[in-house]
Amino acid sequence: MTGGGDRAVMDTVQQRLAFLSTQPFTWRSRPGPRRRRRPPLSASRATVTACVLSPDAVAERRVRVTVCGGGSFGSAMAFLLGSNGYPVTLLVRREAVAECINAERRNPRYFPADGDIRFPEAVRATTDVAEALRDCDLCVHAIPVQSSRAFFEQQLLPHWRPGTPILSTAKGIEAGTGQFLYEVLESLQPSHLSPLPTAFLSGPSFADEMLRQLPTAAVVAARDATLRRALAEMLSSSVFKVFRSSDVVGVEVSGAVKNVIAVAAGISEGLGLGMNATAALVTRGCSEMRRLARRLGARSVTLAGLSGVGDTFMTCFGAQSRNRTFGFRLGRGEPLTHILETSAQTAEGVHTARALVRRIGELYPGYQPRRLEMTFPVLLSVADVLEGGVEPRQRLTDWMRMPSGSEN
Ligand SMILES: NC(=O)c1ccc[n+]([C@@H]2O[C@H](COP(=O)([O-])OP(=O)(O)OC[C@H]3O[C@@H](n4cnc5c(N)ncnc54)[C@H](O)[C@@H]3O)[C@@H](O)[C@H]2O)c1
Ligand SMILES: O=P(O)(O)OC[C@H](O)CO
Repeated sequence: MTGGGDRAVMDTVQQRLAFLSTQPFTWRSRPGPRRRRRPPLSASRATVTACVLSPDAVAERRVRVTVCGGGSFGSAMAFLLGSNGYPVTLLVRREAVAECINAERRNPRYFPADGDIRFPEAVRATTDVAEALRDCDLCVHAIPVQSSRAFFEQQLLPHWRPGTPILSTAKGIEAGTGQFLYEVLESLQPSHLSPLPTAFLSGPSFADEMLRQLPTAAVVAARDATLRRALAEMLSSSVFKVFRSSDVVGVEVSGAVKNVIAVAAGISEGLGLGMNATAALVTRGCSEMRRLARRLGARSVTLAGLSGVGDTFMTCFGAQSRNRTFGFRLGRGEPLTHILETSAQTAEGVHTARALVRRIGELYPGYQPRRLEMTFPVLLSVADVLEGGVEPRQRLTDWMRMPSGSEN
């Protein structure tokens, strides 16, 4: 900027900034047409309970946390909450893993062998579910979706103290019922006890990067405002930024569906179709995610947020994603059974893709199969490929030939 006019503009800007910096900041909502907010469909059915995590207990680090599931994300959650000063019990399945965590302060399977990452002293491990849940004030659930119902029914609920909040981190749909995890939890509401206070954590958060304390942002969703505020405070740190949301449906549906889109992205890359094709599939996959989630009552803003496009971008383009890697191997021509046999960790998108077929069918009862295929081409194609009925390249060719109308 060298001209006199530009300098005058700069002076005005500087004066304005100087003026603003002397003014106290107050938020005023702009007058405008009143918007009617549509509540998530199932919100009306949900029972909101008082939060038992008191601000004092949170601030004084007196909340005793039990993390259920000693896999990669359970370990990352125990590490995060332990580093934030909360006493954490990590429930694992194998005695040898518990012993190693207690003796060496590392999870032998999920911590890099050559690294110096160690659990803080506040974390201890056990295989005894009764012991793990005895004095628990907050239960963090980090067990894959397909094992969750059995875990809740057979292990957690018999030892659960009424009122103890459950923070779920699992992302997917239960294959047998077509239910998202928030619906599984709703269906388990124990009638003889007080209702389960539930919350859900989602967003672009590779466990490995959290263990290495790389900056991460996520969203915690709960219908109870006090609960989500308490959880956000407990989880927040200088490397973990937590946003809050009341849109449980949006956070849960997007967290599950993004895994299926990541399988599609992996297939595209495995086939060597190039970035144009992959970006197109991911973008259209996001449209389908939005369509489905809105149908279930989610808010669009959630789908554009961390649990929606944020996690979708990371999982579709991050090389370490298990869902993307699964798709990549499929695209390279490896047989499905071989990939399943040799995958050590959970790729939730595989079961979720199949469960989505059923769920989409239920949500659009009047639609003929062809119309459904036109409405959800990416999501249904992944399921078709996983069922083995169609070659991935053929499916893409079919999609390219489909009529394309307005972009929505
Ligand atoms: N890994 C990540 O980066 C990440 C990030 C965010 C969310 N998640 C979600 O967290 C969930 C767990 O994923 P993960 O990455 O930890 O998977 P993982 O495969 O690394 O570990 C799963 C763990 O669950 C345990 N488990 C399975 N069934 C069990 C049962 N019935 N009882 C007790 N323990 C059982 C296994 O022993 C294993 O330790 C998934 O839904 C995933 O989508 C993962
Ligand atoms: O490795 P993935 O594909 O299971 O993705 C992990 C997390 O969901 C990313 O937020």
